[in-house]
Amino acid sequence: MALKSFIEVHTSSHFPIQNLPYGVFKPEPGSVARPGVAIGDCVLDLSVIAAAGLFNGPILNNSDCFNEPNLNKLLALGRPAWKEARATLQKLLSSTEPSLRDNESLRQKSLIPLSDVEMVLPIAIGDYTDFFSSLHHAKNCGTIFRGPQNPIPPNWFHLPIAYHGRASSIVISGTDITRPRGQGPPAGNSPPPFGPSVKLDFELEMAAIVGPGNELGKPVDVNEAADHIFGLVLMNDWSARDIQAWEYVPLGPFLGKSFGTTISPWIVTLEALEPFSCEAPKQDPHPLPYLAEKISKNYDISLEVQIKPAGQDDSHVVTKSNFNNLYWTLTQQLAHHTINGCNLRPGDLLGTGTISGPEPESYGCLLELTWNGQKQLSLNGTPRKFLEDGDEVIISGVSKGNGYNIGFGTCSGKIVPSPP
Ligand SMILES: O=C(O)/C=C/C(=O)CC(=O)CC(=O)O
Ligand SMILES: [Ca+2]
Ligand SMILES: [Mg+2]
Repeated sequence: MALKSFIEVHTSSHFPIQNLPYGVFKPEPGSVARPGVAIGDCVLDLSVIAAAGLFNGPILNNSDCFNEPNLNKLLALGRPAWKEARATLQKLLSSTEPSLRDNESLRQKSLIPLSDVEMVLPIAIGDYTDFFSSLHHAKNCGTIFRGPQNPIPPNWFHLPIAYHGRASSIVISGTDITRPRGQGPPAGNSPPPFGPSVKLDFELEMAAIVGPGNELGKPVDVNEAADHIFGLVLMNDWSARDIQAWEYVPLGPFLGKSFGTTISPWIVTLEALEPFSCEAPKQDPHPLPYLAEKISKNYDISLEVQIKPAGQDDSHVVTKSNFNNLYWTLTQQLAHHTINGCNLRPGDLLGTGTISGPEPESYGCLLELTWNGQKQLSLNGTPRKFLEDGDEVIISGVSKGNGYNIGFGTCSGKIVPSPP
């Protein structure tokens, strides 16, 4: 029989007992942030569960990792601790286990409606790297920026390309994004134009949260890389295409992407996603031995982006894609990141890159969807080439199982005008 919680969870919920994603929340404004897991329409306060002595397994018994304002301590403990925490929480929340179900005062203290809490960044992010791992995205961007002859750079099929992003401007879903100002490409011999970006874009991405990480000088083997990934979040790598196009030669993206990156509040663990794992695309040419993995895994996660223009009540779907469109796997990305000896640390964030599918309806950013503004989208009659002030971009992600969902909730942000 399927695992069931004593808490009522609607079949359409993203957060059944099979999921139990981790986040960090404040029960009320001004209170101390603490870790929780989402269950149905509630969050279970893990600091309360720990204080009640209910994390009683050999690793987490007496651990203070749930009395922290972020999940970094839990991440550092590694997969054995994560498995123990999941087993403890699934048992505690199950319909057949009385210890929380029948303890009214503990239930009162530990279970809080999601609508009452404020979610904050679940991790302290030391470093953020963003990959470029969808073949369709790489092909489309290359065609737009460099023409159709050789859209994909020759290195692309041999290594997962990435750039170092900016950790300081990563924000939690719901945070407004200020339209960046900057230089754009000059027309002819004129000086570069300066002002609010006129090509502001979203990028549909997911990101991996790094667990224990590695010592400087000691690369992670690709076949052990999964033990360094705690879970995944949704991510929007906001991009100013005009700033980017002018600045990115030859060192890559800088101010065109560092003004804000939004992540969703709930980290869905690889354990919860395991039933949705699928074979990654066949790689041709065969990757070098350090990137050749015994099991090459993707996940079947349906992704969708909606835009809600200012003053409108409804949002409009602009694209539908799937995580399984990635060519380079999460584990190859992580192994490649460390192959030169670079150390990853608990809480580092590894973006997948824009997740575009093969069909025009599955492209992961407006640059591709409107072909750099040559076409426009219709948001139920409202035209869009790039984002306008007041637009809210809402990413959602879900894996649909037999009678239950493993969902990510949403990752949203609204564009507010540049400063005068
Ligand atoms: O192929 C190019 O020259 C440019 C590629 C991009 O602009 C893609 C991009 O924005 C990188 C990213 O996914 O963040
Ligand atoms: Ca990106
Ligand atoms: Mg960004």
